[in-house]
Amino acid sequence: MDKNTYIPENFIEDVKSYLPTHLNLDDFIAYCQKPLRLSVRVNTLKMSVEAFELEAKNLGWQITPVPWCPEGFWVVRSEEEQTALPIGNTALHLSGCIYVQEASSMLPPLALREELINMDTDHYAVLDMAAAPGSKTSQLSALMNNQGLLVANEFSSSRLKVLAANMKRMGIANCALSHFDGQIFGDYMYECFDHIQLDAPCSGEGTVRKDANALKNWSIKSNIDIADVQKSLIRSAFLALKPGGTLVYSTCTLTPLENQQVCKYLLEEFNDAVEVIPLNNLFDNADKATTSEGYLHVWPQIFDSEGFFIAKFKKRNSVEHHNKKEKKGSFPFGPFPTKAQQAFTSYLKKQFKVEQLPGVLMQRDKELWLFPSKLSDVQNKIKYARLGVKVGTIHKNGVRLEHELATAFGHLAATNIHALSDQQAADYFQGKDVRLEKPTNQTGEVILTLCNAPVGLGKWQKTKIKNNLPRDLIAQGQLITWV
Ligand SMILES: C[S@@+](CC[C@H](N)C(=O)[O-])C[C@H]1O[C@@H](n2cnc3c(N)ncnc32)[C@H](O)[C@@H]1O
Repeated sequence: MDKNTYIPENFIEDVKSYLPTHLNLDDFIAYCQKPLRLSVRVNTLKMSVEAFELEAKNLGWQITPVPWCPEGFWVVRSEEEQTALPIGNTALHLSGCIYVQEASSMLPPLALREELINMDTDHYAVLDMAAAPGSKTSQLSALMNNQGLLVANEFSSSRLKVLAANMKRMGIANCALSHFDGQIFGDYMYECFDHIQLDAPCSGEGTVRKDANALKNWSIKSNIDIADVQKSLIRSAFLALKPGGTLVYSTCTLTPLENQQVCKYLLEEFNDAVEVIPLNNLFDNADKATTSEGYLHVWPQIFDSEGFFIAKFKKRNSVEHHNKKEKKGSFPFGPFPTKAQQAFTSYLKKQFKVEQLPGVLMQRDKELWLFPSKLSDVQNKIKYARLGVKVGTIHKNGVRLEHELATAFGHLAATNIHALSDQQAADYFQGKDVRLEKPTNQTGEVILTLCNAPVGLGKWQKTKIKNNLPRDLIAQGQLITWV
């Protein structure tokens, strides 16, 4: 029990006023003080669930499936192992095969699972309106099998950088990052998206188990202020949703002010155009956390997790909106000339036996980018902070490949691949060259893999592989972020 967890009296008084009658306050307080179980989600873009189970067994990790998420596991590691190698420095994490993600935080994308895995992925666009650090963005991308278009928006500049780094590590190629107050989407991208996730900024009352100070500045006044922001975000999200599309609203807080009341606002604002999709059958036992309206109100003591709230809505029909806006300024990318494109494609074929990259190659000055093909529908609507994957830099003699080409598309390669040993991987992530056991005659670029997943690019030299890891990723092990 963590005796340092701060739970203010006035918060407890408030909880008493809305705690469902079948739950009791003492359990709630006890669970708030109990440390959280470590959970991870397997990134199926890089590793299958079966391969993870095998690897975890080899590592001596005790894993327990998260009942609501086929890719989620609670993990117990020995104390010595945890001290010697924090999970963020393990090969599974560095290779992007796993994301450390709280089990209840896997629920919002799960509420879109059926829609995402059953749709024709080349023809849909999804918005993640408040995305950083990206646990749910990467979960959505994996459900979309890295296809279609996923716009991931984040308002905070520093968090946007972490989001971008996490997307690179996870090998995500179908994403466009934007950097706006989410309130603009309804005006600039009116009825553009098939599905929207709004994992809203909130007061974080459900997060005390991982952050003992989460309730330090708690007040009803701040709940009310945040609820105002949430209302304008949910309104914007509903406007940006196509008729027939689905919206998932979630928070990691407990107060009805930021949850049920925000949903009530949406229902009142758009009346018959909104339909609540009940979540009581989302997984076995979901009914234990379902409210009378059909939302999931996950109290920490129900599933021994963080507190969370999830609601799902369908947009039945188009709604009127008189404040549509158009972006000023041009799209700063142009086509990659056919001849250069042919040379680039034949290099990839010769060096890696990669026939074709999925997407559209576009150029901006000397940079070569691969955009999701679906992007063309929305590319002029807003300015993007980052689009698709930077695959290379154009030089007079051709294209120098970028690290991200390897992390996002390295799995397509059939030759010039080198599997890193643990020691080589440790060297590689510290920015050192990779020493080879025997001299090699191979030349040119090589894809480096760890846990069978591509992690970067190097260049063959006689006795080593020259390290091409970008400088900003050298301390990547420290990027571990809980959500
Ligand atoms: C709950 S966190 C998102 C967590 C993220 N979905 C994940 O699973 O990794 C909410 C995010 O919203 C961002 N945010 C705050 N105000 C915003 C706004 N007006 N528009 C968009 N994002 C905002 C915060 O910076 C924060 O990163």
